[in-house]
Amino acid sequence: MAETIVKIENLVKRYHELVAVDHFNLTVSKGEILGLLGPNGSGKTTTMNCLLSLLAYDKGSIEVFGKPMKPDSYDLKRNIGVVFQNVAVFDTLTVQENIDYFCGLYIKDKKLRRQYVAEAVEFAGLSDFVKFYPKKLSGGLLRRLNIACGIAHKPKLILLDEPTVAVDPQSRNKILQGILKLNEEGATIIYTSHYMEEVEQICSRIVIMDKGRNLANGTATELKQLIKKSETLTVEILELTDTQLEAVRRLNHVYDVSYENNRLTVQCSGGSHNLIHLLSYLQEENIAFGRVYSELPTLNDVFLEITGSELRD
Ligand SMILES: Nc1ncnc2c1ncn2[C@@H]1O[C@H](COP(=O)(O)OP(=O)(O)OP(=O)(O)O)[C@@H](O)[C@H]1O
Repeated sequence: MAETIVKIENLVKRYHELVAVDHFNLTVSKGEILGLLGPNGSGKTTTMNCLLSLLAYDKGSIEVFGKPMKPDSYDLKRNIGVVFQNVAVFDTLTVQENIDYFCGLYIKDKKLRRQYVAEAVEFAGLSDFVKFYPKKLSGGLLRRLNIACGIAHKPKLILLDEPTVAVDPQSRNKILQGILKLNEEGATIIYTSHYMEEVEQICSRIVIMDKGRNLANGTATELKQLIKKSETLTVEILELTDTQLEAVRRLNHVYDVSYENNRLTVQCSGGSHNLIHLLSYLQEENIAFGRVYSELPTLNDVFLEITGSELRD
């Protein structure tokens, strides 16, 4: 079994009356890209800050690399890279100087540091901007600088807290590809986000978080299998009688139907070839139809079914 890199047990963090993290459990194994997916305010940042021992918590235990994590656990912290939600770089230092500064907190050997800084510049696609001051960088480049500062010292565990919020698509892709590359090179990654598409794209396992709790955990496919909905079929039809709609409702694996604005929507649970069965019925009944499409459930559907509310903002 893979080595356990992070173990959070029964974590509780209160801000006065508000329980921001509520008996939260999380285990992350070596080599994983763990996605912590939850809407704004679900407790992701608070959990990360507790994990780093930057915040005192009310209850629970946290181990990193098999050892208890404490505020002065510098031996553990030097193997952790952190990219916070808010960009934290020095305005008076250039891109190169910023990366060198953060790398220098951990890497004292000058030659090695020069190499690591050069690799981080290359990694973040900042080669054309090394002499720029942060104020001259676009939002996307600034985020990439923030990431380069967090990872230059080649940490074994990297925490990224919503690193793509408000970045352009090009920088977003660059960031996501970069995270995959860091993982390929051996880093274990915890990635918090409220963008389900991103989490699905890069994470090997996903934890769904809401109101400070760990609600579900698995690969995207496993999470989607937890819910009733397996497929939504949509067919454009000019005319459909109530009797025909009832017949569609009675097809195998169908659990909900609606017909509005010339659009038949059919929710299916399990089964295979649901679309073929539906189209065969329409053909038998000589019902003319237009555009047809089938959609698989999204992580938003999973979130909706588990919590009763939407994941999207
Ligand atoms: N310093 C604080 N004092 C009081 N309440 C706080 C504090 N920090 C966070 N909270 C509250 O704790 C809850 C969890 O916040 P947290 O920032 O951890 O969530 P999040 O999932 O990271 O959301 P976001 O993506 O918006 O940062 C929210 O209700 C938030 O308002």
